[in-house]
Amino acid sequence: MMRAEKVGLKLNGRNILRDIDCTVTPGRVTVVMGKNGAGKSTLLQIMAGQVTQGGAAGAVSVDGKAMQDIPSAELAGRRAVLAQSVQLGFPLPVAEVVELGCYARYHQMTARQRKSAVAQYLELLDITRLKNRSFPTLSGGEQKRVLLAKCLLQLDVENPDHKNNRYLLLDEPTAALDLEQQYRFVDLATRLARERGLGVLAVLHDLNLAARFADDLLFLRNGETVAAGPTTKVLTKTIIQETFNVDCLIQPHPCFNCPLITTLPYGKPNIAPALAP
Ligand SMILES: Nc1ncnc2c1ncn2[C@@H]1O[C@H](COP(=O)(O)OP(=O)(O)OP(=O)(O)O)[C@@H](O)[C@H]1O
Repeated sequence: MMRAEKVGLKLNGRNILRDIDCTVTPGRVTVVMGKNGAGKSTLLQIMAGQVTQGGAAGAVSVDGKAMQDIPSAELAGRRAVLAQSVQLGFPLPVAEVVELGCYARYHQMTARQRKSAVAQYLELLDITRLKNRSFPTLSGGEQKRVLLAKCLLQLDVENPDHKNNRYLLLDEPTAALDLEQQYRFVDLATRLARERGLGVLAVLHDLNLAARFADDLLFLRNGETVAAGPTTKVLTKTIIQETFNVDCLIQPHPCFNCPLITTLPYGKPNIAPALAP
């Protein structure tokens, strides 16, 4: 289990994040939600071990071990992070971007093994056709898939013989994706959790994607926890109102075994009476 306990961050006297507990469990998908500026990315960065400046509080552990005590090469094999945006300063081909996922194990792998691993993960993400393209020339959605391939290679998810749990941290993974790719991406992350036992933590903005795929939810507002727990318990009208300041209607989804949420911004009363909350 990856666990953040009472984590916080204070910058220039302002609490960006305060007293947050967050758990990522192998085999489960945890989704963090909240308005812009709520502190979601900051939490993800803290859980990734990427916040090292003063002002940080609390503790993060990975399977009972304090994160700061885990050597960086080992940590790279245990958790991978898909950042919200990535700027590559030089035009690396896609295959080389994916190969960066081997970095922590570079000298344990032959060039042939690295090449074969890159081919395997390009195939898993269905992007083999992009392998010789220059990364900066790809669309935002294509770049996201390349970077996910790199993360999955870093975690070596196709290898079933791992003794350690592995965690995938995704910051707004669906932001640049079209509708089909959003569902495919989240579906893949969920399958990786179910079938390979990965612990997945994802920041999402779409309530219905979260309702469908999240096992657990953490709602943040102004750097503080509004609610946390299993999706079936915390995905309520009151908590959505408190987090996003919008009214909503929650109904059984007509196609899937999950709720369907229709958000109703305040001040827009033109709702059919039958649907009025
Ligand atoms: N280095 C920094 N210096 C000052 N303020 C910062 C810094 N990094 C983040 N913040 C502030 O912390 C708050 C939380 O930022 P964060 O990126 O975690 O929000 P978020 O919930 O991920 O938002 P979004 O949905 O817009 O991505 C914001 O108000 C942001 O301006």
